[in-house]
Amino acid sequence: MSAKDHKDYNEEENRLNETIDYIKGAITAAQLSKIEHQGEIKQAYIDLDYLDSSQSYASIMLYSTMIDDLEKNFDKLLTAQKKPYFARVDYKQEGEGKFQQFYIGKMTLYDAATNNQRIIDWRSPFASIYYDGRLGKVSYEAVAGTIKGVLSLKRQYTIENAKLENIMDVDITATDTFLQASLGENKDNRLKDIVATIQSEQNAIIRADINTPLVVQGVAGSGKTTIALHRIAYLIYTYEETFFPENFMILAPNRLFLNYISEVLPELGADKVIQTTFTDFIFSLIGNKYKLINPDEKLISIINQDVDLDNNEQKYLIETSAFKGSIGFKNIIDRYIQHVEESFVPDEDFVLEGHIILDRKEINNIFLNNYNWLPLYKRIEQVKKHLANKLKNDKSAILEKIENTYDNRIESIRVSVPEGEERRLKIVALINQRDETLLKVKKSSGTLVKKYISKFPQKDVFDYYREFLSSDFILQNHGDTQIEKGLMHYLCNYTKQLLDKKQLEVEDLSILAYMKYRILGFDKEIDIKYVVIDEAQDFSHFQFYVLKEIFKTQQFTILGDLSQGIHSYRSINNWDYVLHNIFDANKSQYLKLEQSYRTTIEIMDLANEVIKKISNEELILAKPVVRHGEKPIIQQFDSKIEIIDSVEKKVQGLLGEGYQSVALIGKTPRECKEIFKELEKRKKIKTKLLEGKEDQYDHNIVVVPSYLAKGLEFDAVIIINIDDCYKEEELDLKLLYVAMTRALHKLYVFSGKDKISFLQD
Ligand SMILES: Nc1ncnc2c1ncn2[C@@H]1O[C@H](COP(=O)(O)OP(=O)(O)OP(=O)(O)O)[C@@H](O)[C@H]1O
Repeated sequence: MSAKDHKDYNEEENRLNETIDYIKGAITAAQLSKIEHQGEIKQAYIDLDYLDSSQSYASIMLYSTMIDDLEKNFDKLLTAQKKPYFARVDYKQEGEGKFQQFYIGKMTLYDAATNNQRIIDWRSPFASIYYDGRLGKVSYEAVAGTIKGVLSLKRQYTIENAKLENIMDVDITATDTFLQASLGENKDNRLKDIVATIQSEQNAIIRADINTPLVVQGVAGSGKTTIALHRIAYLIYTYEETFFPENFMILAPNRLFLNYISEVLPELGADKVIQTTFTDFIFSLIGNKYKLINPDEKLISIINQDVDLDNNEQKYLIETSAFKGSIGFKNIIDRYIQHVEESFVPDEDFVLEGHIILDRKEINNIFLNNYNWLPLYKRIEQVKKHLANKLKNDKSAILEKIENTYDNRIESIRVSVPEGEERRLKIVALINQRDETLLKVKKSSGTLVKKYISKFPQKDVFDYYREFLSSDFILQNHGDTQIEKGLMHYLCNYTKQLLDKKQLEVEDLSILAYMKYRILGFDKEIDIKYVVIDEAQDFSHFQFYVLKEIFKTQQFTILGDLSQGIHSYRSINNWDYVLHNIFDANKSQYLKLEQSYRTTIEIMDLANEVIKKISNEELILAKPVVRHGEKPIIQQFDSKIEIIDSVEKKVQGLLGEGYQSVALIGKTPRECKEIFKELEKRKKIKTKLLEGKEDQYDHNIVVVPSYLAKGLEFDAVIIINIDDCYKEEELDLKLLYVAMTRALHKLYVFSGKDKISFLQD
């Protein structure tokens, strides 16, 4: 149905045009006002009186702030003139006479003449009734408490380039045709905002209490990434008095993924949020002296089955990763740091020419007790102040004491030695000696503190890590953790060998960040107050812990899907420990998203069959929204040539049908390289091979290994399996699940004979 067929089309079109005219007027006014304010800033600079500049300076600041505000709203107005709103609700508050119309968009816009809101921001408390409410009685939470009312109309619009394309009324049965239409669209290689179609269960996450750590287990395609970004936009809007956008950090798995989500935050007006990866963030803290070895290397060798888990040494390789990411390991580090702390103060008193100013015990006491909340190195500065003060206080007394001692000695010579040359010489010698001693004391007191402080350790965090790994300490202090000695030996030697080559693996990053935080402290203050972690199933306990410590906050939103936990050899297997042991168990909140929006019923059904083969109660099956599509096509071929021929034909067909993005997903990088090379040679379709090092991707057809496709989505997916079989084992099943759930509309599995035999069932 086109918009024109709707009974209220004329009324709605008029309202739209009126709003657009109003926005255009506001844009012109903003432009004029900017010119005017710029003139005023210029004048203020001319008037700047350097002797009494406070007045002009205040003017400059005032007009600059105004320009900032104008610019902030100006961009929003420019966007809004093409699409001012996306929905309308007709609502009557309990006790009020008549229904009023409210239009919901991406900004708040007041009508200057009536002082009514022409557009209401989707993040406002009121807008919740659009997302949560059905026709009839509704309520929403406002600052003043729960507000009740009645909703008589919920209407959605498609507006493209200021033209009203479609109007849809959501009826009581609430079959959301608007959502269906949005999910049915073809997508390029960027994630989009969903402000118009946020679902109630998603709205609950977006608006969840800011103060509680929130863990969201969401099935593949349930909108976790999208919601994470919308939540940040919501928090920035709601808490603009308390937080700057720069106080928010979103941690994504890799730079490619950051590029994939890069358009959403600016669309939501939250572009200043810090967007980074765990790896990049930690390197910004510990410096770039060491290089990270490819974080996927171990996973690849496990996938490739290069690792023989019956072989003790190779088993240790995997167990090392798991242990390094555990709180048990952190506890051993804590004991090591305690040992460093206890022997940190130099093993000598603070002495001025034989006079003890502070003995070591006292200094140690100050170091251990007065400043125990500071990292060890940051305490040195404080100890230094204590030494300098005490020295300043004691110095004159020492000088006086020296003078007195000599005066007494001189006096006793005067009394005991008869007057004459001998007495004179003795006294002169003593006076010289006294003056020399006084001079020496004065001189050495000038450098005494510096000298003492220079005896404190001066190492970097890598020195400490190496020392920790070399200490008998690590082998003897397992404490509560029951770890085999053999594994500990392996872990230490393996890590030391990496350090010798100036290399680190991703598991080392939490350890180094933690040691730096506890021992050396950071160079600059970190002002992150809210953290959002996406793809959090790949994090270890230690990673969560270290972030919580460094940021000194419990304000986290953690989103992930255990079914996609392909790094589970080094990361979490359930959320319980995170909820109860890493964060405050009484505060933390756990929410589930079971509805999947990305893919069709047919594709999701098949993917669910795959994940069901893993016996783990924690794995939740996805419920696809009602959107049907073609059944996935599973085909086996006799040769590689046949597979590649079919891939080429299929991709050409898909592009011809108007699909914009296609992923050719191989199991391993090795397989992907082979597919890519073959396709390159034939030159029929242009593809891009994704290897994990890219900062961005802008190709529509990509060849990508299964583990790297995580988080991304494509109109169509062709899973290609030439070499490495998918076995009916947990990791392979998860990889296959990830690959399958990347498809929005179409899924094909092209494999050699008996490569993924269990799919035939
Ligand atoms: N309420 C919604 N309205 C419209 N589209 C939605 C909605 N929720 C999610 N989607 C769409 O579903 C797709 C999947 O979303 P997203 O990538 O955020 O999910 P995810 O849970 O992070 O997935 P995965 O874990 O599989 O990577 C995206 O195309 C997103 O736009």
